[in-house]
Amino acid sequence: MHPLKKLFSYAGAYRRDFRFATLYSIVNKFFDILPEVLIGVAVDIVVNGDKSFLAKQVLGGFGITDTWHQLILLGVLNVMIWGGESFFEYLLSVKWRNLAQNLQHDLRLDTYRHVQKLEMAYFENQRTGNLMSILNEDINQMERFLNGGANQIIQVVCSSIMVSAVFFALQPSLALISLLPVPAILIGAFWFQKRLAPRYAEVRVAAGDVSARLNNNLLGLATIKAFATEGFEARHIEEASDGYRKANARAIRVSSAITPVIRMAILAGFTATLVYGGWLTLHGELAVGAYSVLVFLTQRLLWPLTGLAEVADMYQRSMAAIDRAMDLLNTPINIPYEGRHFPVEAAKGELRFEQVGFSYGETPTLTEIDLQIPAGKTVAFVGSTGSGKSTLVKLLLRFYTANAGQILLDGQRIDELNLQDLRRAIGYVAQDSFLTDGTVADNIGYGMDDVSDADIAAAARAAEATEFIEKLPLGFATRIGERGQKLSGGQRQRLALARAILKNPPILILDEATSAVDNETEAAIQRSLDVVSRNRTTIVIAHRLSTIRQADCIYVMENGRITESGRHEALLAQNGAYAALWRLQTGERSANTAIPA
Ligand SMILES: Nc1ncnc2c1ncn2[C@@H]1O[C@H](COP(=O)(O)OP(=O)(O)OP(=O)(O)O)[C@@H](O)[C@H]1O
Repeated sequence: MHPLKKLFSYAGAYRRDFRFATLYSIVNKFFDILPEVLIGVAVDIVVNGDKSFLAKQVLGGFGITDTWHQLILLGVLNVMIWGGESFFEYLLSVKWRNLAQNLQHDLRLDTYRHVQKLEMAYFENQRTGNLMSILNEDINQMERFLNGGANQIIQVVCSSIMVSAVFFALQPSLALISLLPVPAILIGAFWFQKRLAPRYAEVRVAAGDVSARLNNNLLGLATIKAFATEGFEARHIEEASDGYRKANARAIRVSSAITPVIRMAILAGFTATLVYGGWLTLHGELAVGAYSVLVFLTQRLLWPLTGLAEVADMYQRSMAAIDRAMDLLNTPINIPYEGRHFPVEAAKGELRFEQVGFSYGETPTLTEIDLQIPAGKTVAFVGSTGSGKSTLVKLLLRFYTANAGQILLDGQRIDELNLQDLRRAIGYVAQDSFLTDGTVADNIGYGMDDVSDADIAAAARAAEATEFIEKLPLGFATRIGERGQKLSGGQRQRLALARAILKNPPILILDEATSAVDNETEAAIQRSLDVVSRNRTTIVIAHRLSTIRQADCIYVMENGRITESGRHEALLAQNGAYAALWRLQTGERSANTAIPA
């Protein structure tokens, strides 16, 4: 589908505004052309006196024979025409510009809402900076086009039609001659446009590249500095920026040629009117007034066509951008949000994994996972890095869909539930939780409308976060910086936990990032786990085994399979991988047991 068509079908709600804006553009153009006609009338008055057009009563003449009265009427008409032109200029400007703003606002919001609903797998193959450039720059291009370009196109078409009508009424043969270049101009404009489209598409892709690079580098500044790779990264940006410059240069080569080529065609038409019209006037076949009108009108007809070059350019640039925005908006959502309502208040939190299998690509990440987690119990997953522990909980959150088997929550298949209902039932503390650029309190009460300070403080207490929060300069009101970068990794984790506790979900998932915690933190984790796991199903992905000693069941994972399971003591007695890992962490080494990473 053509981007303009996509835009029109998208902008259905604004059809009325489009119609009014178009009407204002047409009326404005009509008033804009009339002064040239008045020049002809003025010449007619002074040359023909009481036999002028205004003196006649035929063909809409006014029958005013007194030349002084004719001039006064001319003056009045002139004021009315200019007044009308200015008034409609104002109306069209307000209408088109507001339309641009409204449409841009809607498109940005809709596209953002849509992007939020796309599944995680989509983002793995996308660069955030590129998405940013679509959501921001590309959507802004639409404003530029609707602000000026749309009105310009309508007015060029209108003036061509109106001026041609006057021409044909006054002198058909001259009209034909002066209009001869118009088809050539239009064909030329289309020819150029076709060549411009792919070039501007390349420009947008290159703009996305620059944005992606910048975004990537700004996020990785600490690493760039630590590795002293400022020069290396500046060269990356230089390459991307150079790509953008070159893509633009290719577009500029074509777009700059349009105006001169169109001008040459206009020149031919204008010269023809001057010479042939003059010859007709000299031979008495064309009135002096009509000749002067035609000369002016030729300019009025043909000159705006040079604007066509500018419009064609702007149009192509905008279409390339709108196309990208529309494509993003039309990207299918592969994990649908719709499903059976699952009220969180009624959720118990009983979980079952039945023969679940999953792979991100070719190799299986999880194989034949069978689990039953009774409501309210605490279970832990341990195992070497990359064994599939986080993937398991991501399937539960439906970030991905299992390739085999099924997952049930309170006996209901999770892929049949409303996605947000399911996720509302789960509190998820990820390894790298997202913190916003707000205060500590904002982050704990994230996404909740009416939450009291007391509730926030209680959640912080349960997460063992109160101590460090109180040491911050403004306590709960301290701003923590983008992504919480003014806090330590452990502190961020505590805040994320407090946030999950405040949500009070029937299921809580804690994905521990590391086993590298000091004894004090370890004790704090243990204490908060005791508190937060009460009355809810709790899943802990643990690296530090001592923190999950009390779990109702511990699952050991290896290569996407569960290899051992049971309570801590039972697993130690088995003397398998868990026992080996335990000995490693508690300092008891054994030479003949396999030690997981
Ligand atoms: N988005 C992804 N695309 C492709 N492969 C992935 C993706 N996420 C994880 N993997 C791979 O899947 C495997 C399991 O990863 P997962 O994050 O579940 O491991 P984990 O047991 O939680 O590890 P860790 O203890 O280090 O957090 C790894 O080999 C990893 O490389």
